[in-house]
Amino acid sequence: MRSIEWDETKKVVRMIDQRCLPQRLEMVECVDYHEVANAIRDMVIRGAPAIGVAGAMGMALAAIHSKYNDWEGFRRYLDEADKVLRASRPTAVNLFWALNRIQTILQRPIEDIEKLKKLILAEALRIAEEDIAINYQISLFGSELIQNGDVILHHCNTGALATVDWGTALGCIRMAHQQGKHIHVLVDETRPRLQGARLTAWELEQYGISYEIIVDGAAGYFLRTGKVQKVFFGADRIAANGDVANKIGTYMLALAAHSNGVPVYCAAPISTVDLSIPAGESIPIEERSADEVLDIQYKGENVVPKGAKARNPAFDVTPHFLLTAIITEKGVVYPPFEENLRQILS
Ligand SMILES: CSC[C@@H](O)[C@@H](O)C(=O)COP(=O)(O)O
Repeated sequence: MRSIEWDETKKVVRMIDQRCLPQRLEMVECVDYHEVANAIRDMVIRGAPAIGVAGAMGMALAAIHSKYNDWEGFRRYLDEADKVLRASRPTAVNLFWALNRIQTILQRPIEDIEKLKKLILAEALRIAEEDIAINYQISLFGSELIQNGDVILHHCNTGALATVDWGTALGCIRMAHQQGKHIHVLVDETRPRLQGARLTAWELEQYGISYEIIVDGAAGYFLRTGKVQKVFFGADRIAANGDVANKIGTYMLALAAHSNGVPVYCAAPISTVDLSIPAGESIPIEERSADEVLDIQYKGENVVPKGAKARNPAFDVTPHFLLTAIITEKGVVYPPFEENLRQILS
C-alpha cells in the first residue's frame, strides 16, 4: 500500500484520502500543485514524511504541466508553486526539506526546460522511493528495542499512511511483529482528528497486530499501573537539542511515561531533524480550526453547547530529557542528543 504515488500515464498525483478511512478506502487525484497544497492543508494526506513527498510531487506537477517555454516564465511559475506548497502546513520540516531538494535541482545551470522538468519529476520519485527504504531501516533498528510480550503505547499515526509506505514508529512495531514477537498495542485515539482510532487501528487490523484503542487521557492510567513497557511515537520536527515536536498530546504522554520509568522512543527519519532550530520553543506550531475540536457528536447529537469556543494546537513539543532515544535510519541516538544528533548527521 502506498499513501501517495505518481501516475505516469495520466501525469497526476494519486493519494489515499485519509479523511475517509477506516470507512472507505478512496483515492484522490491531484492534477495541479494547488490541489496538492489543499490536500496537505485538509489532511487528505498527513504525517510528516508523506507531506514531504506530497510537496515534492506538487512541484513535479507544476513542472510537468507548466505552459512556459521561456526560462523566466517557467522559473516564476515554479517559485509560485513552491510558495503555495510551503504555506500549506508549518510544523513538519519534511515538507520544507523536500521542497529544498527540488530547489537544488532548479538551481542547476540547465538551459533545456524539458530536461529540467524530467529531473524535477525524477527527484520527487527518488524522495518517495528513499522514504520507503529509510522507514524500513528505522524499523529494523527500532524493532531491536521491542521484546516479545511487550505492550506498547503509540500516539497518532506513524504507519504506512503517514509515510509513503511501511512507517516509522508503527513501522518498528510492524517489524517486531513480522519477526514473530508477540506484542500488544495500546492506541491513543489522538483527539481531535483521531489519527490513532481511525488510521493506526485500521493499519493494525491489516497487519494482524493485537491492539486496543484508548482515550488519550487513559494513557497515564495504563503507564502508572505498570501495563505498558514502551511508548513509541514519531516526530514532525526535531530541534538540534533533541526536543521533539509531534502530535498534540505527545508531551503529556512522555511526561507520564518518564514519571513512571517507562522508556520513551521517538522514531523519525534524519530529514525530520532541523539543526537550524536550536531548541523546541522555536518550532512553529500549527493552530488548526476550532471546528475540529467542537464538531463532535454522541449518538447523533452535538456534544458542546452552541457558541462554544475552542483552541486547537495541532502539535506540542516534548523536551529531550523525557526521551530515552531517537530511532533514525542511521541508528539509535541516545543522550546527549545535541552532540549525538550532530555526529549522526555529519
Ligand atoms: C511518521 S509520522 C510522524 C508525525 O508526523 C505524526 O506523529 C503526526 O504528528 C502527524 O500529524 P498530522 O497532523 O496527522 O499530520
